[in-house]
Amino acid sequence: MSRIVIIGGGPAGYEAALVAAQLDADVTVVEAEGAGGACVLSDCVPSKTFIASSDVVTGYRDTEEFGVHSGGLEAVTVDAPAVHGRVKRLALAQSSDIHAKLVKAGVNYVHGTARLGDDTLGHTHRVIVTPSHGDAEYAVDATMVLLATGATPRVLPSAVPDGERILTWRQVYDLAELPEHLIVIGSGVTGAEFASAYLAMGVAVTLVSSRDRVMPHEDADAAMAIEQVFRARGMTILNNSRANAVRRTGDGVEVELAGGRTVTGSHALMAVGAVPNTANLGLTEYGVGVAPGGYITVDRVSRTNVPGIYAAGDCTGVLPLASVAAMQGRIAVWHALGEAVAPLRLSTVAANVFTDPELATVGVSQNEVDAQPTLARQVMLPLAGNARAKMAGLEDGFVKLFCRPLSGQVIGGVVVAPNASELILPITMAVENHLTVDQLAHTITIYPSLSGSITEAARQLMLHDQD
Ligand SMILES: Cc1cc2nc3c(=O)[nH]c(=O)nc-3n(C[C@H](O)[C@H](O)[C@H](O)COP(=O)(O)OP(=O)(O)OC[C@H]3O[C@@H](n4cnc5c(N)ncnc54)[C@H](O)[C@@H]3O)c2cc1C
Ligand SMILES: NC(=O)c1ccc[n+]([C@@H]2O[C@H](COP(=O)([O-])OP(=O)(O)OC[C@H]3O[C@@H](n4cnc5c(N)ncnc54)[C@H](O)[C@@H]3O)[C@@H](O)[C@H]2O)c1
Repeated sequence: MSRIVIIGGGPAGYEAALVAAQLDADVTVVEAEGAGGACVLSDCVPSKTFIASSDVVTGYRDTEEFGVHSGGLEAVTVDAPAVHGRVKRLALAQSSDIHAKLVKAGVNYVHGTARLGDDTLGHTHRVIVTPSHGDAEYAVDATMVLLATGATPRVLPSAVPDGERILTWRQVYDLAELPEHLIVIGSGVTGAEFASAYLAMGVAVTLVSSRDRVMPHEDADAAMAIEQVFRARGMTILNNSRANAVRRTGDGVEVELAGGRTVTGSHALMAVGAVPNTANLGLTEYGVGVAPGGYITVDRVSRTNVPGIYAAGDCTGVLPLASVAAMQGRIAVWHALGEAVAPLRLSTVAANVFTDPELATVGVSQNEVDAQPTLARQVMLPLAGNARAKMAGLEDGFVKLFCRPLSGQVIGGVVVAPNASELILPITMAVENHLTVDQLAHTITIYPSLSGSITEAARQLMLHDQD
């Protein structure tokens, strides 16, 4: 029987463990914090639960326009401990569900830390396990080891989080009340999501962006549309502003920007990226290849350079999404156990930024098309023209579709809309299954619906074909 040890119980680790158990392997997961990993306990799940509360507040915006007298946003108060309590309860419940699922599947779950041992024994690998509850360290010899240890918020030496005023995204749920004025440092996806949620909850937000726009890695039209919404709702956005240092003042924080300018607020949220948890795994001693920045080097079936040692998820830096981590983990196990497996394909991965409105993307990007205009034809339809959007009072957002110039095959899309994370599915299915704009356009959508804009965009690209 194959013996598999998985270090880390986030989406990469636990999804891999479920596949291994299904294939009758003897599988152990060693996890330091709790089943589900950082994804469930401190990153993805808590942030989306927090955003769910901010969405409730958003429901009270502009009610007068609909003929509903609610008192508006001014009448809404947010009970921070109650919101945070819900966030933590939901994360723990999700973690406990995952733990139960693993145990039911026959996975040996160990609460503790693990690292590679210092010797290899022929065709097995030694893993040293240190249980959390003071039990003695012990060794397990495995035929396959999966490293799935995730990542940790990056700390700038001149802006060290103290958990009170200078915070990482993992510490915000311990605040007794909402910040009065939150300065968010870093306008990547994490920074933008928190800035959006706090703004919705009535917090004064300043977003410090080191680039010329928020979310520099996202579709520029989409990022600009969201930046405009942020500004219109009162967010202060400081573009081309790198934070050099963050200091505590008497009752707040002072952020020093490159160039010497300072900004003051009550709290600072550091959202300047993450570093992989790979320092204490014994990788160098074991000869496992690590790229600059500490990411474990893997191929498209999650193999490291050492046979039998695989890695998956954020510790590889391939694409830090829960969905990708899970697939990398499954692929690793399928490969190790000799199942037929297709290498990881990133070109059809859909991603979503949970701002208000949301921003979802799949397939080729505008940057790729701009660099190689023969790659695609495209159309961008503002939602403002959509009947359902008008009924719902939606003025911002759009649908963008890319297709191959001759065949009309759909190769990508962008949606900016309140539920873009749901609306992107038809485009993802089209990209994944090589559907054409004709096929999309011939699909009858619900009337009225936002998804009608997707088929409408496809129809416009179809008409172009007849020119
Ligand atoms: C604020 C935020 C919001 C996000 N939102 C989304 C989202 O909406 N959608 C999405 O797809 N992705 C989202 N992500 C990304 C997503 O959280 C990660 O891609 C995902 O968590 C990666 O999973 P993983 O299994 O690689 O690692 P993790 O979830 O980080 O789990 C790794 C686990 O390994 C443990 N560990 C580390 N070292 C050891 C050791 N030596 N021994 C034992 N255990 C160890 C850690 O404690 C951790 O629990 C978000 C990220 C952040 C920061
Ligand atoms: N909804 C989601 O799926 C979701 C949500 C959050 C994160 N994630 C994943 O996590 C990844 C990382 O996102 P992230 O936003 O945490 O990190 P990031 O590295 O993408 O963004 C950090 C930003 O901070 C900026 N920065 C760094 N130092 C700075 C300084 N001193 N002053 C001002 N700005 C500074 C960087 O230029 C960068 O734009 C994403 O690519 C995504 O894959 C996904």
